[in-house]
Amino acid sequence: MTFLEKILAEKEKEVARLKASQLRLAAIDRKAPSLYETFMQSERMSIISEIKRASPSKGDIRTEIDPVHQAIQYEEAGANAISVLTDQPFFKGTIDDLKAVSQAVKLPVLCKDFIIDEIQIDIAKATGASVILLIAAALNSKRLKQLYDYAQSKNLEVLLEVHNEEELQVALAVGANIIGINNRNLKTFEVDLAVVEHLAKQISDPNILIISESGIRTREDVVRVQKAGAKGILVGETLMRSTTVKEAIKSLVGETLHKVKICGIQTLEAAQAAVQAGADLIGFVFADSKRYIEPEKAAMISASIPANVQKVGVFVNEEVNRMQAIAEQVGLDYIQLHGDELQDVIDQLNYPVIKSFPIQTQADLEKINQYNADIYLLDSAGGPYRGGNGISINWELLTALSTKENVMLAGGLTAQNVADAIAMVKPMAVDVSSGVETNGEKDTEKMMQFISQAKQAFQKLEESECNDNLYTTEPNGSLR
Ligand SMILES: O=C(O)c1ccccc1N[C@@H]1O[C@H](COP(=O)(O)O)[C@@H](O)[C@H]1O
Repeated sequence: MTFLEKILAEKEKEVARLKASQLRLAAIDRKAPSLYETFMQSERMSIISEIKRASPSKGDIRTEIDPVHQAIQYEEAGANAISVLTDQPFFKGTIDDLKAVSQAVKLPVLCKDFIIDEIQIDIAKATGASVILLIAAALNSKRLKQLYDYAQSKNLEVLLEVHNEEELQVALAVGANIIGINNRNLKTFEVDLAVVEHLAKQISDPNILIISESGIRTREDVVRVQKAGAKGILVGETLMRSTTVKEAIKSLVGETLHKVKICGIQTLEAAQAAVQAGADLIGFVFADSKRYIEPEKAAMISASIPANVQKVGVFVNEEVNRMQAIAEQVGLDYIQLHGDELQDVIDQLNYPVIKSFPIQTQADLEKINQYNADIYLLDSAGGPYRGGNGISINWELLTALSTKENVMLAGGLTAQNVADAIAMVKPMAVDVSSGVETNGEKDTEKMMQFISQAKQAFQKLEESECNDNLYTTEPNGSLR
């Protein structure tokens, strides 16, 4: 008997029990966005993040997990749908997991089970699922079509899963608009991403949404299945084992948490060159500096910058009303306070705040604890201006920081030293002004080199963090 046959034999018994129990279903009134529409419209890879306590191939993964907590983490991290395994005997899931999750999140929720009967579809619907899984390998084509139509009549979307050419032909004949290509063979549990590469080529209709399922662990895997034609991925084990779900999801979908800011922009050409080079944030200095820019000019430049590049206004001990007025005029996303401002200034501002801290000693680092800002910017002390002096901090001091989550590192960074700085300090972002200039003007080549070096170093950091979190040791010393 194959694993699939064993599972299906159990499902027959389960369905018989359900029918005998004459259970009465009180449906949950839950409205979720369409999985098909959201995935098709998204410009980046979409992700269905799965709640999977255990599996027949891997045994226990995280049986003690609180599914609601996990689902909320997925949602907050940017997942596009949540899958909940409801099979009990082989995956240690329950229908109550699905019910609890669908009440806790706004995303589409997939009932992941081995569905062989309408009664399971009724239960999925009643417990809040908006999508069900139908597995071509588990049903003959006639039954597959009946269950597909039944699910649609209940306003459920269907993820129709295939693993080989024959199953794909059946899925196409059924008229499935969401096809899941499972890289795992359900009879042998062998996993191979070549499966999606092979089958996706045979789906010529651009209106069919292809989801790649199983065996996706790294960003490289995601790039590979995306090239094959997948617009979505379904990931369970990798996320269940991760201790930093947010980083894991962002890294898989290619949305880096790490950012590069180019500060002291004074011309339209420099702004456009920074954007072209891949800057995530650009800064305008409205303080005493050789890089001062008139708000009117900054507003003109800002209007030409794409919305995904955030605009920062740098101020030193400025009046709150003036900062707010300039922020509005220029269309700023952040106000950077680079002087002696106290928390009350941050509290009065209606904009997210980057608060800078000049760091010379360990004691300077502790001042951060007196503030509540959106981002903590660590810069060097000394020099003619309050910032932008091209002087580096002693990075060794910063390794003692308790959190790196919203820390931006600045001070004397250049294309030559930024990779070392990132590896040592592990900040969330880096900020540069002098290091990308020649004769006091922004230098396109230097900006390109700086951003490229910083992004490569951040990528390395993300990969090593992902691996650290995946392969943490169990209490008995073995690797998970
Ligand atoms: O860049 C400026 O001229 C400036 C002036 C006053 C306050 C802050 C300023 N810039 C900030 O300084 C650091 C980095 O500078 P550098 O790379 O060492 O030149 C950065 O946080 C800028 O935002």
